[in-house]
Amino acid sequence: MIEIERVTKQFPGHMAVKDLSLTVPDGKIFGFLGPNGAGKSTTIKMMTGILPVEAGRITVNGFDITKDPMKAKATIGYVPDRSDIFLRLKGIEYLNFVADVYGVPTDVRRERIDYYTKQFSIYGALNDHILTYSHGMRQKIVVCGVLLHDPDVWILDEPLTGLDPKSSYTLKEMMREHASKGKTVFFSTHVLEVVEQLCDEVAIINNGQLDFLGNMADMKQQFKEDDNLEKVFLELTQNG
Ligand SMILES: Nc1ncnc2c1ncn2[C@@H]1O[C@H](COP(=O)(O)OP(=O)(O)OP(=O)(O)O)[C@@H](O)[C@H]1O
Repeated sequence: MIEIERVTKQFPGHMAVKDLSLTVPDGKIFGFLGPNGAGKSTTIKMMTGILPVEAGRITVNGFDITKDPMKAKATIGYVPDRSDIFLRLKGIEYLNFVADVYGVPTDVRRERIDYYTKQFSIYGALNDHILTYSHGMRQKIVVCGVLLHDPDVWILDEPLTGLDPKSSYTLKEMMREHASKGKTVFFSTHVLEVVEQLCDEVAIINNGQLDFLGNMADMKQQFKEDDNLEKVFLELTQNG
């Protein structure tokens, strides 16, 4: 479970997140939807401890990300929106590095690396440098790295962007399976269709503020009734 309580983020001259509160329950796929620049990545960076929480409080599985960052982070698997990391490493070196950081035993890591890289069709590229990978392949190696230590809480920033249809399907199935085990799956997107396909619950953020929180049926109803949300809906469908 993730609890965000009255969180605000002010950049010089710009308020990116304003007094945001929401609870991400276990056992559900939770979509964080909003147009470009809405504040999704900024919120996620605070949830994962990359940006400091200056006002408000965030807890992940009961651990305060500010006061207890190591315990909170140990439960998180985070896929950032950009996957241009460790470009000089080979795919296998990157995965072994991640496994070392999280203390994944050798036999378990070997089995998981084989399994996940085959699922995402990058097994054959593990001995190539990440620099030579396409955007989609970089995204996939990061996802494999996240899955290696079997984290309870998945926080995925635009995880499907750049994935081919088969890998996108595979990741969506994995998200469903993880949620069905009673674990936490939180992901951001600016594509309304993805949320409609996948989510049990959705939060809509716009201009740094929460515009909607609820299930899919409620969301569709509110789009019809609320002028402000209707504008967000139009923006999302145009961008999608
Ligand atoms: N380091 C920063 N300094 C100043 N402003 C920033 C910084 N990072 C983000 N912003 C601004 O904060 C706002 C929210 O950005 P954020 O990246 O959180 O949006 P987003 O919803 O993830 O958008 P996208 O879908 O385009 O990734 C934007 O107006 C952005 O320009």
